[in-house]
Amino acid sequence: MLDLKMLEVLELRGTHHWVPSAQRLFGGQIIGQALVAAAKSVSDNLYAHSLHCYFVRPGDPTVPVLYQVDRTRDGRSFTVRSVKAIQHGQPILICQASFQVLQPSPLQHQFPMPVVPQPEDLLTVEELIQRYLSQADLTESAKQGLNKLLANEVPIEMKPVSPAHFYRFASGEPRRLFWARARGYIGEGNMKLHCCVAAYVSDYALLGTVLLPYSKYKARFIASLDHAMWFHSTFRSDEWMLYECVSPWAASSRGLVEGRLWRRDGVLAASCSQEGVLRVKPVTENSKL
Ligand SMILES: CC(C)(COP(=O)(O)OP(=O)(O)OC[C@H]1O[C@@H](n2cnc3c(N)ncnc32)[C@H](O)[C@@H]1OP(=O)(O)O)[C@@H](O)C(=O)NCCC(=O)NCCSC(=O)CCC(=O)O
Repeated sequence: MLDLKMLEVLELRGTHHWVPSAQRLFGGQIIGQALVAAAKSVSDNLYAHSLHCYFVRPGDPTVPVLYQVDRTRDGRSFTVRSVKAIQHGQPILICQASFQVLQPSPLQHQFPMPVVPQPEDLLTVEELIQRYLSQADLTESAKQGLNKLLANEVPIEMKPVSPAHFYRFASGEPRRLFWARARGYIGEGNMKLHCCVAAYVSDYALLGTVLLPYSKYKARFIASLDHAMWFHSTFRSDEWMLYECVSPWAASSRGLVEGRLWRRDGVLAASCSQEGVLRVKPVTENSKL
């Protein structure tokens, strides 16, 4: 999915392999591909350290996305690229990404990683859904919802730390924790690619954190408006990382979310922030989903 076709020196084309049920392109895919496009135009000794994006139009799953890269600045330490993702002649995402030469420093600190069960002690999303499906008292619409989730072949493996909370069976604090890794093997050595995959993963289930205190409401319209991300250390996106998502604020049909991706040895790998639009309606039926 992140293997873009080079059309010209600064023009690349991306295609889609997984489209969410909302039938608009997954934001994480567009961010990940935009970062791939930017990264291809910088030298090998530069590492992505941040990106800032606006989603300005919904992505159309029926056509590919064209990525146009502008070499905004090449500096001694920092290099900036601007990327426009285009469909039907109009931008769907605008993104700035910045890269840095590795520079050691005595200034080093980070928050401690939350204490949670290890991935080996938790069930995957698929195992959880199978378990819920085997419950006798499920309504027909709950069954349909679960089967739809099961058929949803997301290229990310996930293990929720608190499944009832993850699936919004009850209201709770706006905080979601799950282990995540890319499906398949990527291997060591390509840090640029691991950052692009982490950018993809970072948009998954992030904005839904806003809804966690409101189990009496369901989303009528939900879309991310912007996304910023900072990369802090080396990591493997095909190995389990803990994704901690927190929403400190919601009002005016918008919600703010902050995400932290932790390596399982406790090192903070990446952070992100996103604002999204969320329009809701009351849950009317007795379904748990
Ligand atoms: C956010 C928007 C829609 C901009 O909002 P606007 O309201 O300005 O756009 P619009 O085209 O005028 O309206 C869009 C739809 O919202 C309705 N609408 C607008 N204002 C409204 C209001 N105040 N109350 C009720 N409905 C309203 C319109 O009628 C229209 O519905 P109708 O369509 O029925 O006519 C746009 O910038 C956009 O689509 N950006 C891309 C967002 C995106 O694709 N993000 C990444 C994927 S989201 C993602 O990946 C998150 C993953 C996750 O789900 O967690």
